[in-house]
Amino acid sequence: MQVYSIPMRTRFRGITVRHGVIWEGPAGWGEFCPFEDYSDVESVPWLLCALEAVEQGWPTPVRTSVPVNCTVPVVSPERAFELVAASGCSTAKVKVADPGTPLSADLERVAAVRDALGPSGAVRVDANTAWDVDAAVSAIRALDRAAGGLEYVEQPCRTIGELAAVRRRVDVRIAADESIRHAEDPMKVAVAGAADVAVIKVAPLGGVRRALEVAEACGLPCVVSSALETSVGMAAGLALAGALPSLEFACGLGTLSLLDGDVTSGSLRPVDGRLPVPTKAPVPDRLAEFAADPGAEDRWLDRIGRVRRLIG
Ligand SMILES: O=C(O)CCC(=O)c1ccccc1C(=O)O
Ligand SMILES: [Mg+2]
Repeated sequence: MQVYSIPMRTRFRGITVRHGVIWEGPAGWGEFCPFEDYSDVESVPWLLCALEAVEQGWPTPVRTSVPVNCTVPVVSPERAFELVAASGCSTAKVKVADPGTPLSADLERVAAVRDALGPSGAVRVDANTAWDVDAAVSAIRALDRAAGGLEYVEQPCRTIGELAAVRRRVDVRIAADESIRHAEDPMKVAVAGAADVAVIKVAPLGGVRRALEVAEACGLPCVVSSALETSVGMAAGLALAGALPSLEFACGLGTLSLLDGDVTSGSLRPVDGRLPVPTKAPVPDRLAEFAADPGAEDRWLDRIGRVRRLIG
């Protein structure tokens, strides 16, 4: 087992360094990387996802590659243009409504992203629960205009009821993310009337098989997205995207470019906007370069022990 520590290129979700643990089992390599502020209970599905990868492996995929979006953090319009133009992706997801950032900056950023993609590209935005219903309605209308059309807006508000209220008042599709991954029972969340699209993430949902069940239960088209894993954890997300019976939208799995390095030399970075569906995780041959400080191992062993006891 080895702990890694990789700086982020741009601050994302308040994170400047990504930490996690990687180890190998009979079925291959797995990654456990719940965010630092996550409780032991909240980390249970993340451990189940890692255990699936190392002990069991993944179901047989139905496709060999998947389209991905380029993820645009809170950066200047010029930088956003460069990121999208260099990505090779025809879909971009733009972070908006970050605390302290005015709507005017978001409008300029989505306009720059549209310029970079051209008229045939797709622009989606993620507000990470930032708005109340009225703020969401007016922000979404303005962003839709500035972007020359939005594909969808991800989690504009916190609750399912608010998502439903926003959805009734705007023409843009609504995607549910936190409503699903933070749900007490993701199998039972009634997102169908509140959203048009479900964002599903393999680690917070407990692995490929559980996430496939959640996808089926929610009855919506799904977007498979990452939790900022290294290529080892990203392979599990790709296994999920590869195994979903239907895949209508580009996946949010293009996030390796947000990290300043990777644990494997065969990094899962998109080529021409697509990523391959692997049958197992790539071998992390560069773990030593990103080894965390010596004390980190004991802290992670402790955390894994506590989370494992919750699984029973
Ligand atoms: O969907 C993407 O393009 C990237 C993944 C992403 O945005 C994300 C990554 C880590 C934690 C939360 C989120 C999120 O979708 O809110
Ligand atoms: Mg999101």
